[in-house]
Amino acid sequence: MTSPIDRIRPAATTARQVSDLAVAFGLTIAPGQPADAAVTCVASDNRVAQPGDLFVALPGARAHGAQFAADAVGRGATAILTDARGAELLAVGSTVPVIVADDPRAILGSVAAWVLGNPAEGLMTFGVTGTNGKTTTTYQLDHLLRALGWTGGLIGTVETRSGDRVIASTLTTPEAADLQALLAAMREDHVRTLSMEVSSHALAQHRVDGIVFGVAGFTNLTQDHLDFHGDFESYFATKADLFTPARARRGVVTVDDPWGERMAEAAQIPVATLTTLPGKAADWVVTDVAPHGTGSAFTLTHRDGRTLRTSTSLPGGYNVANAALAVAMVLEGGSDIRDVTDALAAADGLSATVPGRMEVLATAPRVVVDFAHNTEALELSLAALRPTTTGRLAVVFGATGDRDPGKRPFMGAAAVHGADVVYVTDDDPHDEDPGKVRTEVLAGTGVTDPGTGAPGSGTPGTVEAADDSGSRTVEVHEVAPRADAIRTAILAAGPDDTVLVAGRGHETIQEIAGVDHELDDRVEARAALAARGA
Ligand SMILES: CC(=O)N[C@H]1[C@@H](OP(=O)(O)OP(=O)(O)OC[C@H]2O[C@@H](n3ccc(=O)[nH]c3=O)[C@H](O)[C@@H]2O)O[C@H](CO)[C@@H](O)[C@@H]1O[C@H](C)C(=O)N[C@@H](C)C(=O)N[C@H](CCC(=O)O)C(=O)O
Ligand SMILES: Nc1ncnc2c1ncn2[C@@H]1O[C@H](COP(=O)(O)OP(=O)(O)OP(=O)(O)O)[C@@H](O)[C@H]1O
Repeated sequence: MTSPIDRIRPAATTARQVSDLAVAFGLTIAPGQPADAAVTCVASDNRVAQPGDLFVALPGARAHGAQFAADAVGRGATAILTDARGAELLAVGSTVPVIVADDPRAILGSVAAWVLGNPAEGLMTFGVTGTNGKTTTTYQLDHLLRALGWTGGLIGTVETRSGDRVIASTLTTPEAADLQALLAAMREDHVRTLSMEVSSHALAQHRVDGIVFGVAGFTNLTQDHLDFHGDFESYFATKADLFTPARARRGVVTVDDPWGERMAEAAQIPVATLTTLPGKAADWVVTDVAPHGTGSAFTLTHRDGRTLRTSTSLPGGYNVANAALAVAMVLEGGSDIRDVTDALAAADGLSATVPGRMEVLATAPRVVVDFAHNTEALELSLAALRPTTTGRLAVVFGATGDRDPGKRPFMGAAAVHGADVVYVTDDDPHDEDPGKVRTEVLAGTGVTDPGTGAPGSGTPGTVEAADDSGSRTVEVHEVAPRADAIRTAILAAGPDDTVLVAGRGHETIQEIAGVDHELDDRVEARAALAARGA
């Protein structure tokens, strides 16, 4: 997580009158303040407000934006949009027009799009949702679109790009005001295509209002974020909202899991289905998957006979699914299959490097940093690395504090199922006791007396795990803090071993009890590798 201070915004926009905005959205301007003003952009956080902005003061779980309105006005905001509570908080001394709406969050995306002249309309837009694979798929989409000769914009968990402008992302999907400002910047930067992650939080919070995606894509659905959505059905319903006419024109839905089947049935827009499962029927099918470099080659065929063969450089079957989804989305967007085939041939297939996603830092031992931070992703990452690990497969991971505690034991069980050596450590503890989180993860490993990872510290806790190839004895350690766990695992590994450092990927800040600490798994892993060399 990074602090919410950086955003890409347009340099020049056309001024719009607040009185016109009020008419367009049927809103009232509060009496007692100036009745009109010109606005050129929109901000919903005072820390990014600039001269000419409409400051939208939203009620939140931690604060009301109206508390920061005076500062936003001090920074040059020329009008405020808020709710009745916000208007009360502002009542004393606002020097700018105050527009009042029942639910400003619900109209923010449309208002911001109106102020900025509907910037999404000038872009070919691709939005990807699902529990896992959004970042990877959007990077492969962007890679392919660039190979086709378009200037691409990218929005997602890792980074945000408009032309040559690149910033680290704060959220997977930005707040509506930031998003529309970013799209307006893309218009200035002559960006033609947008590859974007659409999180379920964003759909629930109206962050993508003001965009109708040209093509929406669905990866998969597994347990995550139930602390926010309550239950699986509501999580599903939130994601399904992307496949409605208000949000997208057409879609591609991966139907490898039953939730994909349901998503395709629930879609209210034309969707093409996609599968990577052998023998399964779908509009787009993946066949003939074969090892290729560090990843896989595969054939993608439509039921109308269109077909192409290409490859992904990322390991694991699920990265074939991500790559195939990216290609199918571009084809469903109207690109000609011959152009796509040629572009992929020239671009070395779907070969975009995705920061912190199956990122290989060393080969002997092989050290891989991956963002897998839920049960399904952890299982799949380990399964993807198993066939090419000739020695032992070790995993370093933890579960996030204050988030979805139900998944912790399942993650512990998945680690024992997939690895030979398990190091349970901390992720982002937030305000929860890290030791308690580790204990809940360990409960799923079946080991109550874990080792400490230290040489000579006695017998580590072990447990028997069985799979198709027989039974294995799995070592389970509990090592904290996280940097120590990474170092311990890498120092203990043999040259034929693989160490998977899972859960944090590209992240550089670990939050413990409200304090941000610098922690980058890749930096820690490289330091341990250097210590090993020494
Ligand atoms: C549940 C949720 O998503 N909450 C988001 C929401 O919080 P909130 O409505 O409670 O806002 P608040 O912090 O009380 O602040 C109220 C208002 O005052 C403003 N404010 C606040 C403080 C300040 O100094 N100045 C200021 O202007 C805020 O911008 C906001 O408009 O609006 C805030 C401002 O944008 C977000 O920071 C916050 O994200 C929280 C931190 C978060 O962690 N969200 C995650 C869960 C999230 O959205 N994740 C998904 C990806 C999930 C995934 O697939 O992995 C994402 O799209 O990133
Ligand atoms: N198609 C997939 N199916 C299952 N797991 C996947 C898939 N693609 C990636 N993963 C796993 O999920 C992790 C996260 O991948 P990625 O960042 O692409 O997904 P995401 O949807 O953007 O995740 P998040 O919303 O949490 O940021 C990867 O590190 C990998 O372990």
